[in-house]
Amino acid sequence: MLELRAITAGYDRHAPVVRNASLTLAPGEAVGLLGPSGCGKSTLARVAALLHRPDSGTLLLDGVPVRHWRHRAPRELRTAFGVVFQQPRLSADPRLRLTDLIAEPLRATGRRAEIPQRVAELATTVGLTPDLLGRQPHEVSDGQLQRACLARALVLRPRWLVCDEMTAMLDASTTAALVAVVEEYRATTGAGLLTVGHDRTLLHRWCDRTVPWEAVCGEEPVPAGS
Ligand SMILES: Nc1ncnc2c1ncn2[C@@H]1O[C@H](COP(=O)(O)OP(=O)(O)OP(=O)(O)O)[C@@H](O)[C@H]1O
Repeated sequence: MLELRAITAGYDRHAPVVRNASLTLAPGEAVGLLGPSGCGKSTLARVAALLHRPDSGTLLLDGVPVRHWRHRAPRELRTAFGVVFQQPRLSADPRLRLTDLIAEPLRATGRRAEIPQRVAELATTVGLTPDLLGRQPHEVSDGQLQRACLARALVLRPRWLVCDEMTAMLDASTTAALVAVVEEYRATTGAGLLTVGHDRTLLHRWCDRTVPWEAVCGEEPVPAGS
């Protein structure tokens, strides 16, 4: 269970972009968070994936409150999440070949021995041929790079996937291919999914439940002591 309770977060404590947001995902559930550009969806998704510390509120993972975010979060919590962002070029080290990009989380967690097999498996899963694996990000298309970023997100077999506008920059056939990869992964592992976007049709088709931003950001918090 992934529970966000009364989360307030942003980039300036005096002007949070997310106010009092609450959202619960059951294990294995696919939830689509739908909202207009700039409302704070990505910020909330980053809080959920332990990448952005909220100003207030509680995140519970299987009933246990999370106390630390980013590099301070315990490894077993950090690696419970696989995250794919909207713009693959901003989330990929431009010096790495795609094969090393996919292997990055295994290297960072001391699991080098698994690299050859996992990279080969995932390259097939996401549809990357061996010649593409040897190229750097500037030598591939956005869609090919996003395929590698999705493979990187899956490489540690996370229990939760957070897709932040994963397909916003992609054409219809690449979108369908990447959604199919996520769904195949979820079907075989039981992983949950939080996907963020503004494409209502896609989210309705993809997810068990679609939640509009207004329903997530509820009433203002009740002041303490009242
Ligand atoms: N690193 C940052 N520093 C300061 N402000 C930021 C930062 N990132 C986002 N913001 C601001 O926070 C607000 C919410 O941004 P966020 O990316 O969470 O929205 P979003 O709903 O995901 O938008 P989009 O659909 O356009 O990606 C915006 O006004 C944005 O300008």
